[in-house]
Amino acid sequence: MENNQLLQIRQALHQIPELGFQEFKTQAYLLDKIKNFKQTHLTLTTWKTGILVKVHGTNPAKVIGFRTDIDGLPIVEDTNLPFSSDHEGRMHACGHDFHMTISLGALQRLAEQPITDDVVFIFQPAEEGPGGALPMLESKEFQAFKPDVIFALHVAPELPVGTVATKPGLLFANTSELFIDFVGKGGHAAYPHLANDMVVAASTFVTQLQHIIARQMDPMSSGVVTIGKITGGTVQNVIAEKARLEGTIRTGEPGAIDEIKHSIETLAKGFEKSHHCQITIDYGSNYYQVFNHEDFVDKFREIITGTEHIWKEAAPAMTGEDFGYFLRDIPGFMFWLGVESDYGLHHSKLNPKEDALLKGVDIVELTLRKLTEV
Ligand SMILES: CC(=O)N[C@@H](CCC[C@H](N)C(=O)O)C(=O)O
Repeated sequence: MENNQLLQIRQALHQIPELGFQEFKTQAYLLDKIKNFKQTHLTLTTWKTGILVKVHGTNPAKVIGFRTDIDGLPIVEDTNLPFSSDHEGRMHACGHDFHMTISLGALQRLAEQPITDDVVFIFQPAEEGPGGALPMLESKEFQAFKPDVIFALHVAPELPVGTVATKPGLLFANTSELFIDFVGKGGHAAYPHLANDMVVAASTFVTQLQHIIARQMDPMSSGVVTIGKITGGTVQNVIAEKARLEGTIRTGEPGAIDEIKHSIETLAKGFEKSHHCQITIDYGSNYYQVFNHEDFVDKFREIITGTEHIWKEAAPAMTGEDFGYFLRDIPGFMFWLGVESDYGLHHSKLNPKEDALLKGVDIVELTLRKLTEV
């Protein structure tokens, strides 16, 4: 695929970001592109809004999987790009438009020239939430295509184009979403003593949450609690009867997430008494850590070393990825792909460099061709 085709695809996908399990236009677009590839070696199936495409190998001994996430985020884009999102309040702010384009580019090359082994291209919905990996992994459609080894990439805005970074073991954190609802007693702004103010309760709760990390968690362990959204109240001169916090918990160890949840629940019980309110906690979706298999990281390092691409040893990050569920079941690895942007992942001004697209296709194709020799 020519570079200008990659740009066209990326820009078209960038305009149609959709939330998890609503990726209908995205799925239709991907299917349309795949139908135009050479079909001789391809078998395709869909699962919900996802797609699985097998490229049959010339003399297969195993199946290699490459997974791509396809959903966007509920963010208002602020890039001013001519191909900005057409979907109000939705943006590909996590680079999944890049991931899909790279995957299509590599799929097209493999369809033209298959490798010895079978290759499965996995287009997975709902990575940002509520989590498509686990139900996809358990589906009969996936089980029929199940790879013996799997890998995936994620764009890294802080790394230069041409760089790949990963590490053996823990790469991404364990995560849990966090939704906390407060219900108290509303009232007139002038009579706080006759009401139970949920804006005060919720905002105090936010600051107390940070004490769990700073003062209850083992400092040698690692954790993050971020509240990304606060809502509450109705108007400026009414004491709020309801408030809601929306956030996420991240830890470096799977068990630590339960300890943080326990501390949050204890804190909530105290708040119910001291702020005279009811608190309901919902943990939404939870992702298992991305834990890379050492042998495959070693192999990937060998593949990259000596090429034009730059290898970098990564540090573990508190980002989450439901690709961790695939790696819990199937050996493999995930890596960061440098895309250089002044603004990071989940920022409304994220603007990765498009010359990373061709690099990404080259790296994925090279990795597939070398993994077939293992
Ligand atoms: C790579 C990346 O940014 N992934 C997301 C995954 C979100 C999982 C879930 N919605 C949560 O917030 O816990 C991330 O925010 O790290």
